[in-house]
This record gives sequence, C-alpha cells and structure tokens, in this order.
Amino acid sequence: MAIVLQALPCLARAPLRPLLPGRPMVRLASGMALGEQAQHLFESTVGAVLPGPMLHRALSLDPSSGLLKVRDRSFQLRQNLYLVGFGKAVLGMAAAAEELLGQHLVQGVISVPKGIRAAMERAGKQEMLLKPHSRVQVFEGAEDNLPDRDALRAALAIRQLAEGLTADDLLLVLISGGGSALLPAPIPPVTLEEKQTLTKLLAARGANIQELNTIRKALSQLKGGGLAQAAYPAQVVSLILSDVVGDPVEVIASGPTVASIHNVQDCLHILNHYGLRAALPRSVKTVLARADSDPHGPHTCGHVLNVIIGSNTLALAEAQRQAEALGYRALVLSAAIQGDVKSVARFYGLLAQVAGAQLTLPGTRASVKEDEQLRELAAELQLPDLQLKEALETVAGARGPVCLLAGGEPTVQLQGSGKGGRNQELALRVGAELGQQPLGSVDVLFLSGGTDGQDGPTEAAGAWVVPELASQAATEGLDVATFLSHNDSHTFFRCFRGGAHLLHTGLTGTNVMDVHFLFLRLR
Ligand SMILES: Nc1ncnc2c1ncn2[C@@H]1O[C@H](COP(=O)(O)OP(=O)(O)OP(=O)(O)O)[C@@H](O)[C@H]1O
Ligand SMILES: O=C(O)[C@H](O)CO
Repeated sequence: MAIVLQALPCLARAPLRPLLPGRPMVRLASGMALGEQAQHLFESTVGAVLPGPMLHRALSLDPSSGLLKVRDRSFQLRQNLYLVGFGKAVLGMAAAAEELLGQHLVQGVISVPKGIRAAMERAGKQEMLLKPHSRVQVFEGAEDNLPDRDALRAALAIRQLAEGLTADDLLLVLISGGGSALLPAPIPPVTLEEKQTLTKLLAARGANIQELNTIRKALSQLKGGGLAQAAYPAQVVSLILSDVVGDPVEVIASGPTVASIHNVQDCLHILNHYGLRAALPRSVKTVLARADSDPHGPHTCGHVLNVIIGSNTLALAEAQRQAEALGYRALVLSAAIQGDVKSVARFYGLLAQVAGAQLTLPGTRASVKEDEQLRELAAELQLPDLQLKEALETVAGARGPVCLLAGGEPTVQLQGSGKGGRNQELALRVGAELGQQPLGSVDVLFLSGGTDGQDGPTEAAGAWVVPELASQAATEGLDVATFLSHNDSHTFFRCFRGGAHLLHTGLTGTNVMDVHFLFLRLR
C-alpha cells in the first residue's frame, strides 16, 4: 500500500522560505489569512529562541580580569578554556561562545547535524557560523537524527580532548537536543549498528525519551556522566538548551555531564516492556551484565555545573507576546504536552469544539458530553502544568480572536512504513478530528511545528490544518485515514494543495521541542 501512496501525483514541494527572526508581527496583522499568520507566528517564535542570545543571557566575561560568570558562579579564565558540544543547536551556541570567550579558547570540538553549516550559510545566518580560522573543529553527522560513523568520529575526538585536560582547565560543554545521536560511543563489544538498531526499535515502539535515553546511557562511554568523568579533574560547565519536557538535565542528550541514577534493572524493565529483551544482541547483554557488577558504581559529577539556558517555555512566552501583538487573546496552555499522538490530537479536537462554543456564546458549554470528555482526556494525559480552566475562561472573556499555545513532544507508535514526523502526524490527526466536529461560525486553525525545523526524517518542520482539510483533500483524491494508517503524513501534506500546508524553515539552528498553536476566530 505504501508503494501505491508514493505513486500519487504530488505537486512540487513549496520552496524553502528563509526563517524570519524578530519579524515585526504587528504590521502583518490586518487582513492576513489565518494560515499565513500561523506560519509567521511559528517563524518568529523560533527566531526568538536562537542559541546565540540565549547563551549571551547565561554568560558574561569581565575582559580585564578574565572572570567568567555563569549565573551566580565565577570561573577564572587564562587561556585555559576548552570547548566541546553536540546537538542540533550547538553550531550557533559555539559561534556565540567563540565570539564572547575566543581569546581564552585553546581548542574545541563540536558534533552537529549534517549540512547545518551549508544551511546557515544559505540562510545568511553569519551569527550561527564559527570564524574562518576557528580553533573549534566541526564534525557533521547523524543524518536524520541517527548515530553514524561521522558522529562516532566526533564522539571519539571529544573524548580525547576531555581526557587530555588538567585541573587548571575549564571545559565548556554545549548541549542541545539531538545530542544523543551526535555523541555515540558505544561500550565495546556493542557496535554502532547494534546501538542504532536498538534505539530505532525502541523509538518505533513508542518508547519515550526518558526510556530511550536510559538505554542509551547504559550502553555508552560518554552519556550518563561519562564525558564529565573523562574530563576530570578539569572544571566542567555545561550549558544546556532543553528539548525535553520539564528540562531534566539527566535526560537531555542523555546527560553526558550528569551522573546516571539508573541501574541495570531499569534497563531490563524497559527492554521487557517493549518486547525487546529476548532478542537482545549478545554484546548488549554482556555490557549490561558488566555494569551490574561494576565495582566503581555510577560516575560522580561534583566538578560539574549544569545550567539550562533555554527551553520550550521561553519559546511559548515569546509566541504569546507575538500573538497578542497580532490582536489575539493568547494563553499558554502547557509546555509539557506528552503522550500518544492520537490522544493528544483528540484533546486538541475537543478543545477546539469546547473553546469554539465559548467564543460563540460566552458562558455556554459546547455540550456537557464534550466538556466532560475534554477534562477526562486532560486528566488521562497527565499534563502537569495544564492551564485548561484558565484557557477556557480566557476564551469566554475574549470578545475577539484567541490563540492557545502549547509545547512538548507527543509520541508516535509507528505502524506503517510511510514518511512523516510527530508534528505532521499530529496536525493531520487534529485536522481529521476538526472535520468531525460541529464548530459553528468559528474559523479554526491548528499548527504543529518542531522548532529544530526538521520533523522526523523529513525536510519539513511541521504542518497546519483547518476543519475543511479532510473534505478538501477528498476532492484531490486523498484519503486522510489511509495516510494516517501508514504514518504517511509527510506524503499527504506534500500532495495536499502542492505542499501549501507544510512548514518549511530549513534547519533552524535551535531545538526546544515542538510548539502547537490553536487559533479560533469568529467569522
Ligand atoms: N513516518 C512517521 N510518522 C510519524 N512520526 C514519525 C515517522 N517517522 C519517525 N517519526 C517520529 O519522529 C521522531 C523522530 O523525529 P526527530 O528526529 O524530529 O526527533 P526529535 O525528537 O526532534 O529529535 P531530538 O529530540 O533528538 O532532537 C520519532 O519520535 C519517531 O517516532
Ligand atoms: O538527544 C536527545 O537525547 C534528545 O534530543 C533529548 O535531548
């Protein structure tokens, strides 16, 4: 069936548009179509969480004394600074660090996604690029966010640099999402291929990032505190751009500078849960068995300062500000959207229905049934910071267009062999939900986008949908349910209206999870 879908006559993909950081949104407000507003809001939200400004906010250097301040801690620099980094946002972080601390920098090695330098050059983002004769060596690898030989070479160069440090040195570690795939150093006899297969299988079966990274840490030389241990006795300062709900430093990029608290039993439990324990390669069993009897116990990281410098919450705060400038009543629902993509899509579908009724006739309820279903689903999803009551009150009091904002990372359990990503799948599912709901005289639009600009192994960042999506698609001979059953959301959106609903930013150079926007506007 996947072959049949691939053969559908798709129109050419919409051309890449450059990302527009800090675009003045107010000028765009009047008369702009909802779809266009949504795309601009996405672009300017991403533009507000670019790595350079976030790094500058966390660090300051007194040039005369060479004193580096990181939040409330100080470190003496005297040409004793080394830098390593790995992650989708690390090129821009390294460029900002080089700009600020260059005169003290002795050497650096970073591992960044394949093609990112060329993408930044094409987009004219000079501030995201290192200087021409930089002391920082750049490795590009992990195409499609999977560990590969290039990333392995980078990981070994990073380990070598760390192992050569002394107590007089300071190691600045730049960490962002995607770091796990960009820092693979499997513990022998586990091979890169075995690690890749295992992580791919876990992800496809719906393992969340905490589970995935617990396994990655157990099989890695550098994750779970391994890098910090390699750098000892140097001081280590890790600057972390979070792409995980709740900003847990031990999970982001598998916590290379945070001691792992997991034991072998935790790993076996996860592997059991996803039906992978029986088929484990012998090498993995060997490494797990060895870890169980490791006399040294877990790494200790007393010489490390881990600092979160940016997160999804920051992106949503900016999105709220921008949406308000556009004339919307805007409210952040949650920065911790997690759970199966089907439930999350149902949640947004119900939310649109309940909020739409509030907007049409403030004080009324969509129907007691939908209202109850929405609350039950919200409880089921266990979103710790959900502002549902506040959101519905905002809508009821809005007397104008409303924009509800959220962020996080739902999970997709892959069943088909189609092409897609979390965001495109969520958008398509929400589109299908909206089409089945009576929404009265309210225009609704839902957008889901990955702030890194790459949703799954596709070249799109995400997509946006309206309630008419399924019926409009049907007139083009596209059946939404069929595409969904094959996890083929990207193929769908490439075909539908020639790709007009896809978000194309190219690699953005940052990574603070996904953002979801729900727009509601009375006709
Ligand atoms: N065909 C598909 N349809 C829907 N989702 C998919 C498909 N293929 C892969 N995915 C999902 O895409 C996710 C990987 O996407 P991506 O590489 O953007 O991850 P990421 O979480 O943003 O990476 P990182 O957090 O490491 O930066 C996986 O969760 C996987 O389930
Ligand atoms: O690299 C990773 O492990 C994920 O992006 C989470 O940080």
